[in-house]
Amino acid sequence: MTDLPPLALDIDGTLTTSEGTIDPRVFEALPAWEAPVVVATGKAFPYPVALTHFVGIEQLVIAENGGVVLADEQVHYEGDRDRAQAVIEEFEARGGDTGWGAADTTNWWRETELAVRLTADEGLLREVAAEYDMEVVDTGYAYHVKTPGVEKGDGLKLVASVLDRDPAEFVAVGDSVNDASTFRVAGRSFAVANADETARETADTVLDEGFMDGTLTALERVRTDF
Ligand SMILES: O=C(O)COP(=O)(O)O
Ligand SMILES: [Mg+2]
Repeated sequence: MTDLPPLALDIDGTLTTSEGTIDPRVFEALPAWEAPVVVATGKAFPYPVALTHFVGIEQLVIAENGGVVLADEQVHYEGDRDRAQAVIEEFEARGGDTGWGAADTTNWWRETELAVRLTADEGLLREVAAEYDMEVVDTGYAYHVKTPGVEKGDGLKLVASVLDRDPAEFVAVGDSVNDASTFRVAGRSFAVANADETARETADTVLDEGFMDGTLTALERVRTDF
């Protein structure tokens, strides 16, 4: 029997319930995995960091879609937050509304990109972002205004190199377009049943089970093969 492979797991849609809460089985399954577990998310840095703390696993984090990466006590940044901010200001100047409340905890700690609520005017947001050569990614949970080329997959390459691993050793599980780059970098990839079209097309395997049921199925399959 060989060692289990390291994992790269998305949060929203992958470790959550359909209501968007963390599935309680995360608290058993992740610490029980006898290999590194990287949490790779579009959310701001504190969210995955807090998750690793409360779940009780090592701080191996890809946040902001690859904009912020933490491994072995080193933090790396990619992406132009000021440019994302300029997009948001212009979007608002043209009547757009980011849709968050006054205490915007979605963006409060963001360092490399900004997020806009799905209720916002997508056409206007895309129009303004294009004028600033910025990208808008719809994860199904938010629109992310980000620097083109900054992706979770490159974050995974970075984490792999810090851990002295080959990125192809990783098994990735995710649900959305922002996981496609992770799927391409990892050696094996699973899209949960609730995944969007891009994730489904890019993953090696599309699971019949959604959300954490899907993730647990993927982990069982990987464990059985090792
Ligand atoms: O931040 C989002 O929009 C989605 O987050 P996720 O990458 O953990 O699914
Ligand atoms: Mg997701």
